[in-house]
Amino acid sequence: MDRIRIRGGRQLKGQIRISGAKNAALPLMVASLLTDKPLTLHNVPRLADITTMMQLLQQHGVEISAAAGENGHSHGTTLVLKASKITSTTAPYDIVRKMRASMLVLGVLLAREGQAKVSLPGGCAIGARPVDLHIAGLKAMGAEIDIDGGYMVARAPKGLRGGRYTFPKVSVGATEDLMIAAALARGTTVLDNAAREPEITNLAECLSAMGVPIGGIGTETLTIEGVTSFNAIEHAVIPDRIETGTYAMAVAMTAGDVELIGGRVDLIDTVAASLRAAGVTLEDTEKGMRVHRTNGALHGVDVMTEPFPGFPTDLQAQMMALMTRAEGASMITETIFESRFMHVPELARMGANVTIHHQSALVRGVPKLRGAEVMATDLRASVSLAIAGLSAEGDTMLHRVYHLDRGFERLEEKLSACGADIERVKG
Ligand SMILES: CC(=O)N[C@H]1[C@@H](OP(=O)(O)OP(=O)(O)OC[C@H]2O[C@@H](n3ccc(=O)[nH]c3=O)[C@H](O)[C@@H]2O)O[C@H](CO)[C@@H](O)[C@@H]1O
Ligand SMILES: C=C(OP(=O)(O)O)C(=O)O
Repeated sequence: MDRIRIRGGRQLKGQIRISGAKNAALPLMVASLLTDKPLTLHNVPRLADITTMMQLLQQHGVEISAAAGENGHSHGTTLVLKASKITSTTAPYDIVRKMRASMLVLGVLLAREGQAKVSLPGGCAIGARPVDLHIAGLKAMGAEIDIDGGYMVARAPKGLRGGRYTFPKVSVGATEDLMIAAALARGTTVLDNAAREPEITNLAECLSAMGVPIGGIGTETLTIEGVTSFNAIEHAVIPDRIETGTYAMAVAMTAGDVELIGGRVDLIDTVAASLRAAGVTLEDTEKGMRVHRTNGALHGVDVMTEPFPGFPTDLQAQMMALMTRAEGASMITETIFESRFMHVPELARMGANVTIHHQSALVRGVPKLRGAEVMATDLRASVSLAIAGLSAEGDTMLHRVYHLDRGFERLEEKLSACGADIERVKG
């Protein structure tokens, strides 16, 4: 298993290109299952999760061709996905267990083929992560769904019909699942208390370009009219706001000065406000945004994770790493996932002072961290340990970096180009 070694103490200086958003690219790829028309996606990041989604879609019958390199839209990969014929309506355990977003095929397979059998998902172990909202929403659209042998077995012999569903809790994945399914359902679907994350808007704009009338984009009520034919379109994946926030925190941690090319402050407004309160400067540039903390100490700030536009849970671990070096205390409250503090004992191995009280972690800043052997437990936790390692004295060895590879494209390359002493140890 690969590891990453970081020797801390170097300031980050230079430029980092922000990749396309993993969490936007995955549902966009699933939307290709709606039609036999090709869907061309630009700015797709090169990540393990994208490869997993390609494998899943290919076994459903989607033909995928990839063209690497720069093009008019972006610097990521361009994927052309064409689902001329669905060859299987089963999403097997071996693929779905690796990545939760795989279960997004449930609604669209059901809408297109009238049946689907999808393994209960895996993904990051950050909480119980039930699937009840996906199931209840699809049932409101006429589906019959049973759980059998670890699979969701779904039928809609007459196809799905439009319906009204009010999410009792905001769910990004369930909103995406129902939006894509609704595009092929008979009639109009209204989704209330829908998620408003930028990745949802990116998906809505793609569906709309494919010919699906969608109202309320960017609001908590989405109205989707089902259609029977779609346009072949090209669509660009938005820049990754989680990667943007992560590098902003890494720069702040090392008192560095970096331009995040393609990064958008408007996608991380709440995070930017917290970082500014902590003493970090963020400003728009022509090519993206600049982050620097050239003078002054970091101040402790309190954050609470919430659905968009609140502070994202996917940046909570990184913010905690940053706060371990702040002056004063910081209260970090996690409201989305009940087990998302697994980085705390690992940060403690590096000398961090963090006490957990139920949903909140009290971080008391320390004057220095010391490098240590640490274990990545999930995707965002793993990168928080890398951020801590960048400012620690001595060497940090990060184990289980396959978690990190799910969501951060060429992390070592991007950081070392800005002066970090970081390398991958193959093994
Ligand atoms: C691939 C992807 O985009 N993953 C993101 C997505 O995950 P994901 O879509 O899985 O997260 P959700 O927004 O669905 O989860 C939010 C909350 O709703 C709960 N829930 C969800 C579905 C359901 O049927 N029942 C239920 O109770 C979850 O356990 C959690 O407590 O949004 C999360 C919240 O921003 C992010 O951390 C993940 O990075
Ligand atoms: C939690 C994440 O991914 P997943 O939903 O696939 O577990 C993530 O992207 O941070």
